Amino acid sequence: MVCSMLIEAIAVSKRYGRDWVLRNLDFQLAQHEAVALVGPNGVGKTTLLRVLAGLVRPTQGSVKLSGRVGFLANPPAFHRHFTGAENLHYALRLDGKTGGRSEIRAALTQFGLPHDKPVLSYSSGMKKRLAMARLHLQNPDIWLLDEPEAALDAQGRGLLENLVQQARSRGGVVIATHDKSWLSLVDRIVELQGP
Ligand SMILES: Nc1ncnc2c1ncn2[C@@H]1O[C@H](COP(=O)(O)OP(=O)(O)OP(=O)(O)O)[C@@H](O)[C@H]1O
Repeated sequence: MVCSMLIEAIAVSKRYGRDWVLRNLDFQLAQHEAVALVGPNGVGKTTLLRVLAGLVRPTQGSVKLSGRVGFLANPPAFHRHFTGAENLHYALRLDGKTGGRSEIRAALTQFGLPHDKPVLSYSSGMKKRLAMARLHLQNPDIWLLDEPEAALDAQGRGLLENLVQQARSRGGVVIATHDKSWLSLVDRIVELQGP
C-alpha cells in the first residue's frame, strides 16, 4: 500500500525518567498541509517535534516519515566561529548538496544577513534568520519549526511566513507555537493536553 502521509506517528509515548511527557499519541501530516502544535509550557510540543525529527527515540510507538526532515530548533545551533556563509555551506555539504556560492550569497541577502561576520557576533534574531536561510536552502520535504517566530522582528516575521509557504508547496510543515496569529494561517491545529 502506498502511504501518502509525510508523517505517520502511531501510539507514540515518551517518558523522561519516571515522568511521561507524551502518552499514546497519534499524529499525521499530509502533503501540502500546515499544522500548528499548541499547548501550555512544558506540555511536550518540543519533545513531539524532536521525536518526529528522529532526534529523540519514543519510549513506545512508531514514527514513519516519507521524505527528508528539516528541523528549526529554538534556539537554533551553529558553529559560532564560522560565518553565516560557512555555516550554510557546511549544512548543505552535510545534506549531500553542493550549494553554490551564489546561491548562499543570495540566501544571506534575502534573509537580511551579513556575508562575512562570524555567528558569534549575531543577535538572536539574526541567528533565527540564518536558521531560516538554512532551511530555505535545504528545502526538505517535512519542515518542523519550534517556536519559529521567537526573536524575529516584523520583517523577519514576513520572511518566516514566506518560508512557511515554501514548506507547504514543497511538502508539509508543523509549527509548535504560542503565537495565536498562526492559527488562522494553518490548515489544522493540534492541541497537546499532557499525558
Ligand atoms: N531531556 C530532557 N530530560 C528530562 N526532561 C525533559 C527533557 N526534555 C524535556 N523534558 C521535560 O519534558 C516536558 C515537556 O517539555 P517540552 O520542551 O517538550 O515542552 P514544550 O511544550 O515544548 O514547552 P514550551 O512551550 O515551554 O517550549 C517538560 O516537563 C520538560 O521538563
